Amino acid sequence: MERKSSSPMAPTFMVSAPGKVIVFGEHAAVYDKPAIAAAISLRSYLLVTTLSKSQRTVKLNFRDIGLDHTWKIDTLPWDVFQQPIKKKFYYSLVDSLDPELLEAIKPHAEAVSKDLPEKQRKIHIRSATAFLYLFLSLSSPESPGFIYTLRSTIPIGAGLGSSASVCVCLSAALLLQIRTLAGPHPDQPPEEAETQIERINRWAFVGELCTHGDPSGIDNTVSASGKAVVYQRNGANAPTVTPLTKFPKLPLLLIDTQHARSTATQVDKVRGLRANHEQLTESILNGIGQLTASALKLITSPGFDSRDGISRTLDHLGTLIRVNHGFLVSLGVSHPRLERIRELVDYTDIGWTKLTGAGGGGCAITLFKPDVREETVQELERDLAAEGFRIYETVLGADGVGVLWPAVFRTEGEGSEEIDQEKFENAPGAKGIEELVGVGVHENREGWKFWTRYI
Ligand SMILES: Nc1ncnc2c1ncn2[C@@H]1O[C@H](COP(=O)(O)OP(=O)(O)O)[C@@H](O)[C@H]1O
Ligand SMILES: C[C@@](O)(CCOP(=O)(O)O)CC(=O)O
Repeated sequence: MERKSSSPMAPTFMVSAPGKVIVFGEHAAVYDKPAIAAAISLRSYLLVTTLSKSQRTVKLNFRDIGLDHTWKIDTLPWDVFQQPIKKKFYYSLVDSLDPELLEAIKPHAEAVSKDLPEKQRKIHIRSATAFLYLFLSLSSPESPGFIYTLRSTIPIGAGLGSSASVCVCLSAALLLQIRTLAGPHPDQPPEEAETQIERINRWAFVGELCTHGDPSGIDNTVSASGKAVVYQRNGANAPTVTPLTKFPKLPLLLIDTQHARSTATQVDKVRGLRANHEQLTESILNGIGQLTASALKLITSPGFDSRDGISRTLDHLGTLIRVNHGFLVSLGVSHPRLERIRELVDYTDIGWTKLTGAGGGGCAITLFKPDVREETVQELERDLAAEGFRIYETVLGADGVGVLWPAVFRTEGEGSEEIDQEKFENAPGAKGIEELVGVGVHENREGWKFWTRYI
């Protein structure tokens, strides 16, 4: 078993980072209006095992996509990455990919999954490229061997930021391995936590550049920071992404239509509407901009994240969610399956619902009203499941990137339990992963620590 060959000098550890939903402002965001995205409690988990000195290999074991590949460390193109004019450091701010470095990685990334159909292989190559770019930038030719095992509870390609959460995990793990991150711990000065989150976020963005080509930066920022962020494009200039550090944890129902959608198609739809009905479309986009600004005012008001603050303002927030959905319907980006979800939820009166992300399929979110009856929720979940929808009970405003070092749980009265690699690899589905290593699932489990933004 691989675990047995791990180095006693470097304990096995785990990092985790959340997915996200857009809470307000999608589509209007394309026209420079603000949008708010929040972290959810669906997460990726990356287990890092250090091998003994004699094993000079690095293995990527991405279970959810069936990628399992091992590279010999000594055969990787270190010389290209280590040229003085190319060499990047953990503190470097990298905001674009270097074509020469990409070219050097290419044959190594393309060595993966040779026997698989082209479509699946492309996904593997993208993940391998992101990993190799980060590994070669942050690690060194003297690096010991490692196994990186990844499992995620975030559905892939559903607009929930799965790729960003994977990149945040990789970035945090590599920065931890070269000992450039301290903490996280409760007494960490806010400026230090801020610097470290930003460092993780910046390198995660580099991974996103490899996976996506032209990422906005919103997904990796919200995944690294947790809570929520405001995102605003600014014409030809770089967009601004500002963390909202006071976003409370709110219970949320996330419902996946399981109907594939294309962001580009939905964005084009709105562009078409705007070309044919400019004033009308502008007024809808302005309406979305206004409601997002109103939500922002609420979220940043003093005491919003206190229990009192939430109960005072939840109704206001919920109303804005409902209105935002109405605007998105007017823009033509809903879908009969999304409308069916809204209809089923509205009949139960358990909360406020909107589509999230590009629309045309994908997911809807329902923010729960206070004091909803558990039986009503269960009945609704049964009805939704019977119609082929996939349901996730999750939390909005979840923690950002976190670490479990070493990968051992100390449970009160029950001693400690090392996370077994085989058990992690084979944990059945999202529920199995969460029961084994889940953040916030077993509240009495000590160990997980999160970098938290206070400023
Ligand atoms: N659980 C995972 N394991 C490995 N790679 C993943 C995982 N989730 C996402 N990815 C990577 O991210 C890509 C999905 O990105 P994308 O289609 O933009 O979806 P999303 O909107 O969920 O980020 C995948 O093709 C894969 O390369
Ligand atoms: C529709 C849009 O506003 C959000 C798209 O969200 P997603 O790809 O579904 O996560 C597009 C954008 O802002 O780039």
